[in-house]
Formats: sequence, structure tokens, C-alpha cells
Amino acid sequence: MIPLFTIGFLEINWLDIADILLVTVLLYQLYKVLTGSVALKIFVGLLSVYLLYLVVKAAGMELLTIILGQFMGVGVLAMIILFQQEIRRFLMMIGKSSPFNKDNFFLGFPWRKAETENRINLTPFIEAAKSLAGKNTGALIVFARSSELKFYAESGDLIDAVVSKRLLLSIFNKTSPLHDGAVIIANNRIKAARCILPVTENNDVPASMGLRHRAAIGLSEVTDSVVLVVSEETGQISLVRNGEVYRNLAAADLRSKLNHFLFDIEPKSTTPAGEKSVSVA
Ligand SMILES: Nc1ncnc2c1ncn2[C@@H]1O[C@H](COP(=O)(O)OP(=O)(O)OP(=O)(O)O)[C@@H](O)[C@H]1O
Repeated sequence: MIPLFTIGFLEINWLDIADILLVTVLLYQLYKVLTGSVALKIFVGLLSVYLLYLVVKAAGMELLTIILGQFMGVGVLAMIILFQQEIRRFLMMIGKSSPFNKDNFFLGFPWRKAETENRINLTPFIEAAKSLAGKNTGALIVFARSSELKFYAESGDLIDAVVSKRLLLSIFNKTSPLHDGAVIIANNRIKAARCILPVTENNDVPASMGLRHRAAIGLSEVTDSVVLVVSEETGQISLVRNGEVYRNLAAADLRSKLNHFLFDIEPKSTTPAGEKSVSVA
């Protein structure tokens, strides 16, 4: 290929520029996925060992090269195991922005209308959350999006019932055998209760957030679901998406945020007073 320009002995062509740009985008996306997590420290550690390996190899230090070489040999496998969750998030991020994702691909086509008509009614959730918050009863409600979260639903008791405020209140009633854990909503139905969610390992989550909030953050880090949390301690209502917590939501904010997160309906007003967002992604 004909070089565009040369820097010293280096000949640069269009392909090199595209290559550098793609690597930059890839590294930036990787940084976004890893930032704030323990995985970033592990990644930096692995990168340091790799750089050391390159240096000792170039210097011709044979013994150290063999030892570090062995380490690098299992490096890819170790990375897949260590970064399981981050790889999932990364692939999900690519999948979401891919043109083959139905949300992008069918954008603007007539059959999207059927999807619009099929939207879940948010009122039972908002009413139930208000009522639970008023009585300082804790709740954890997961809205499944691109995946039905079968794996997590199966960790609890399968219900598959029509959504109603009364049913939600009965489930989270402190004397109910189903109140512990999360309720999963998928395909407009209450799929399961008492579900166990993955707890976030992010060290930046404020200490004031206990296990309920950590479980909500954890699930939102590894899936595209939206999680509604009612705090037993403070009665505050929060929403969690992509590892970010939107705290202290009033009923109107809760509806507009749910509309925005679940159906891409932009909120009409600007950020309401009293809302605090804690980014722990
Ligand atoms: N991994 C998990 N998956 C689902 N639910 C969980 C998980 N861990 C804890 N919970 C729920 O959270 C409850 C404990 O909440 P905890 O008081 O530790 O959290 P919190 O975030 O401080 O919430 P609150 O403000 O309501 O006290 C448990 O009783 C259980 O119902």
C-alpha cells in the first residue's frame, strides 16, 4: 500500500490510521467497562507483567523470560475467568449498539407499533412502590429488558402472574414467605419472586448502601435490566441502571425515569429537585 507520510523510518498508510483509531476506540470502551472496578487494578497488573515480559525478552534474560512466558501462556484463559463479568458487559454494550439489535434495526418500522402497544403498565409498580415506601417496607423489583433473566428467575420461586399492585404488596409484605430477595418482571408478567441477584464488587459503592442496593447495582452491571429499589431503612425509592443509582425519586420522577429507561421516552421536564444520582458504574 502507498504510504501517506513517513515518520523517521516508519511509513504510515490509511490502514495504519484506521488500525490506530479502532484500537483507541476499543481501549476506550474497555476503560469504560473496567473503570471503578477491581478488574481495572487486575488489568493494570496483568499489563505490567506483560510489559516486563517484553523488556526481559528484549534484554535476553532467559530464565525470567521462560517464567514470565509460562505466565503469559495461561494469561488469556486467566483473563477470561477473571474478567467474566466485564467481558459480558463489553459484549452486551457492542450488541446493544449493533445494527442487528432489534431496538436499532427495526427503528421506525411499522411493526414497532405493536411493541409500543405491548408496553407494560407502570401504574401498579409506582403505586406499590409509594405504598411500600410509606410503610418502610423494603422491595427489589427487576424489569427484564433484552433477556428474560431466566437464570436469576430460577434462583427464586416461579410465579408467572399478571402484574397488580395488590400482588406486589402481598409479595413484599414482611410476613410473606416470598418477601426476601427480588421480584423479576418479564414479558409484562411477574415471573418470579425471592430471586437472588449478583452483588456488585464495586468498592466505590457508598457504605450507606446495603445488600439490597448492592444486589440491584450488581445485576444492572451484568445485564441491561432496570431495577427498582425501595429502602426498608429510609423508605426512599431508587432506580438502578448500568450500575448507576438514581436515588430519592418521587412518584412522578419514578414514572418519567421508568418511561425513559424502559421505553426510551424522553422526560418532559428537566431534572427534578431532590433527585440524586450516584454513579458507581
Ligand atoms: N443478593 C441478593 N439478591 C436479592 N436480594 C437480596 C440480596 N442480598 C440482599 N437482598 C435483599 O436485601 C435485604 C437486606 O437488605 P439490606 O438491609 O442489607 O440492604 P440495604 O441496601 O441497606 O437496604 P435497606 O435500605 O432496605 O435496608 C435482604 O433481606 C434481601 O431481601
